[in-house]
Amino acid sequence: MKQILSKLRRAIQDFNMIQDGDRIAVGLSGGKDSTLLLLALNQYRKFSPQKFELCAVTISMGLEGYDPSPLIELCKKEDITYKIIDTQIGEILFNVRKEKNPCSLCAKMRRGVLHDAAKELGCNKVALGHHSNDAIETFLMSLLYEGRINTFSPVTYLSIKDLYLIRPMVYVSEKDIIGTVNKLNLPIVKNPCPANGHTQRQYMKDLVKQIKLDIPQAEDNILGALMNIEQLNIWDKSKISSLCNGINKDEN
Ligand SMILES: Nc1ncnc2c1ncn2[C@@H]1O[C@H](COP(=O)(O)OP(=O)(O)OP(=O)(O)O)[C@@H](O)[C@H]1O
Repeated sequence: MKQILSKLRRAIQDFNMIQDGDRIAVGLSGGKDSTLLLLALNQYRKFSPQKFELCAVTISMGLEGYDPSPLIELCKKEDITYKIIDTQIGEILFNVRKEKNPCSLCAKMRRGVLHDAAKELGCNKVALGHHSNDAIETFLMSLLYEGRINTFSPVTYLSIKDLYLIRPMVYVSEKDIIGTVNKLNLPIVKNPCPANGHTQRQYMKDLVKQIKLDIPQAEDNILGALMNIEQLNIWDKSKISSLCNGINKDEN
C-alpha cells in the first residue's frame, strides 16, 4: 500500500488534482481498481496538505448476480458515505436494444448517471480508478481503431456539469494494484456483464502482453511518450510545407 500511496500522491501533486475544500465522489464499480482507489484516497486524506471530503457512488447496471453488499460493508468500516444508484442500463442494452457492441454506449450511460449522482451529493470532483495500463490500452485503441493520437487525461473538466474528473492512479500499474488487493484481501465484487473480457480493451491487453515478450520496456516507453509533449513528432502540414521556404528551419 505504501508504494501505491506514494504513486497516488505523486500523480495528485504533478497534476494538481485536489484543492482545499473539495468534495470528491469515488466511482466505485466494485472492481479492484476503484476499490483500491477508495481505500488509498481515504488514507491519503489523513496526511494530505489539502483538506477534502470523500464519498463513494456505485451505479448498479441492474444485471442479475451483482451483489454490492461487500462494498456497503467496506464503506461502513472506512466511515465513508456511500450511495448505490439502481439503473436498468443492463436491461436496456442487452434485452431491449440487443446491442452487439454495448461497451461504449454502456460507458456513456453509466458516466451520465455517475456525474449526476456526484452533483446530487454536493461533490465537485469524481475520482476514477483508471491506472497506467488503462492509459496505454486507451492510447493504442485510439490509434488502431480510430486513427487518433489520444488517451484520457489525468484531469478533465466537464463544463456542462461543472464537474472535474480526476484519475489519481495514473502512475500505478495494474500489476501493483492486483498485488496490493490480494495482499490486503480486499472484497472485490464480480462484474456479471456478459461483454466482460470480450472487448477491444482485452484485445489490447493481450497485444501488449505479446509485445512485451520481445520488448520488455514497451509499456514504460509508451507511458514516457505520453508525458513527452516536446517530442510529439507528427506530420504538421503547414509547418513542414513552409520548411523549404526557409521558415521554421531551426525547429526541425
Ligand atoms: N458501475 C460503476 N459505478 C461507479 N463507478 C464506476 C462504475 N463502473 C466504472 N466506474 C468507474 O469508472 C472507472 C473506469 O471504469 P472501468 O469500466 O474501466 O472499470 P472496471 O474495470 O469495471 O472496474 P475497476 O476499475 O473498479 O476495477 C472505474 O475505475 C470506476 O472508478
